[in-house]
This record gives sequence, C-alpha cells and structure tokens, in this order.
Amino acid sequence: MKKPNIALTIAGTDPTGGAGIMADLKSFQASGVYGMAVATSIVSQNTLGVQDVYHLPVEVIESQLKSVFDDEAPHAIKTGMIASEDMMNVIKPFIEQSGKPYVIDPVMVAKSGDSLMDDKGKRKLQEILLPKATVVTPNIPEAEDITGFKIQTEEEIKKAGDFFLNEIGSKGVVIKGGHLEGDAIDYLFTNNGMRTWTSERFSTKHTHGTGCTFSAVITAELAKGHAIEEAVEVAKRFITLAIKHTPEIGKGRGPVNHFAYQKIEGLDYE
Ligand SMILES: Nc1ncnc2c1ncn2[C@@H]1O[C@H](COP(=O)(O)OP(=O)(O)O)[C@@H](O)[C@H]1O
Ligand SMILES: Cc1ncc(COP(=O)(O)O)c(N)n1
Repeated sequence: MKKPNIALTIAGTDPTGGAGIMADLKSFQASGVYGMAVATSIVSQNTLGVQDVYHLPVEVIESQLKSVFDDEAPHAIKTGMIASEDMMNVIKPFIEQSGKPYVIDPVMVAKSGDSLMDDKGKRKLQEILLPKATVVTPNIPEAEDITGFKIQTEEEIKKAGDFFLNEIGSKGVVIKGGHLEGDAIDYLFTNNGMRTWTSERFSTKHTHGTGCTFSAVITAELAKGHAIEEAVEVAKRFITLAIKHTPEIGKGRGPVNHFAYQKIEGLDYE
C-alpha cells in the first residue's frame, strides 16, 4: 500500500467527540489522510457547554511536538484551540521548521459562548501565528475580534480579507458566513483574489464543531498537495453534508456527521 499523506492537528479536546482534536482526527480519516494529534488543553465539554478547562503545561505540548517531528513529519498542520501566548511561542518554531502548509482555525469561543482563549492570547495571535498561515478560517466574530471592526456587509468582509492578507501577512483567509443570515456563504481571499462558496442554510442547532471540521478538511486536502482553492471547495462540500446529516447526539447543540461526505461522495482511498 502507498504511504499515506499525513495531517497533524494541534488543539484542545472534546471528550464527546464533536469538536477539537477528536473532530479533526475523524475529519482527517474521512478525507483519506493519516491523522496525528497534539493536545494543548483538556476541555471537559459536551453538547450542552464547557464544564471545565485544563491547559497543559507548555513543556508537555513541546514534548508531544518533539515526539511527532523526531519521528515522521506531517504534510500539513492545523492549529485550533491555542489558549495562551506561551503556547503560541512553543508551537511557532515547529511550524516554521516544517515548511509545510499551515491552517489556523482561530478558535476563541465555543458555540456555547464559553471562552477558549485568554485576552492576551487573542491579541498575540496576530503577531505570533497568523503571519505564518497558509489559510486562516475565522468565523465572523473571530474576524471582527482580529481586525477590530464590525463585519456585516460584503464590503466589510472584503475589507477583512484585505486586512488578513496585507496587514497581518497570512497567505489566505476564509471568512466563514455561518454566523450571518441567509445562505451559508464562505469567502476565500488569496493573491488570486476573492472566491465564494454558497450552500443552503440548514435550520439546525447541531453545529458543534463545524469550524473544527471545516478547517481539518482543508488541512487534509493541503496534505494531499492540493491548492488552497481546491481544498476549500472540498471542505465546503464536506461540511455541508456533515451538517445536513447530523447524527442527533447529545441533549444540546450536537455534533456534525463526519462520515456523511465519505458515504455520499464515495471517497476512494489510495
Ligand atoms: N446552518 C448552517 N447551514 C449550512 N452551513 C453552515 C451552517 N452553519 C455553518 N455552516 C458552514 O459551516 C462552516 C463553519 O462555519 P461557522 O459555523 O461559521 O464556523 P465556527 O464553527 O467557527 O463558528 C462554514 O462552511 C459555514 O458556511
Ligand atoms: C477544543 C475545542 N476546540 C474548538 C471548539 C469550537 O468548536 P466550533 O467548531 O463549534 O467553533 C470547541 N468547542 N472545543
């Protein structure tokens, strides 16, 4: 069998499997990519909310990263929940030395409204990690937090795209329209300009982990060597089917179906 492409996620956990590194690993697997995972914070959470958070000591995050990179380097890397500046500083050199595509999901708040990053971390993200990104995938509130201005209209979305590319120095940014009204439109900005993907908006409360899943699929597609545009195209199809066929798990805001895309689009493993 051909050696698989490998994707690494560096993020927080969700013991109920809907978000964080658990969702990322499922999404990697369903994309036909071998998944690796480094935990940053252990989050006691479920579909009802976040009950507790334990941030791992930075030495433990560093030693996990060493374990990965001393053995087999991934073809693409994603970071999700990175709660503090210290964590960012430990992760940054591994990203730089890898020279591989790097996706940042700038996770700040869980769908339940619980904060997953401290205030200083929020400010430092754009200094330490965002300039290294191949693609950043903020939702609207995250894009507002990072740019410092309100985003409601398409003009403001374009202004935000410009801010990520030209003020921060990210190579690409997808501003996700999950939090707006009407169709679910995602806006990609790169050197090639703007591209949008539109899907119908499903009227469901089961969107726990949509952002994690979307960015993990982009990472998996980049690990296969695909271009940013192709990666976002696949991720949009994947997340749309995952939301359409939610498995109705839990008492609250449930997870998406990480296996719907593979089942419906019949992915062939190499
Ligand atoms: N109700 C919905 N129906 C269809 N697509 C959605 C819905 N909610 C979110 N999406 C899509 O899911 C992906 C994640 O978006 P979003 O929910 O905004 O991210 P986050 O989880 O970071 O808040 C995007 O592609 C977005 O368009
Ligand atoms: C560990 C962790 N990371 C991220 C999220 C956000 O999830 P969403 O994709 O719903 O914004 C979460 N709830 N937990």
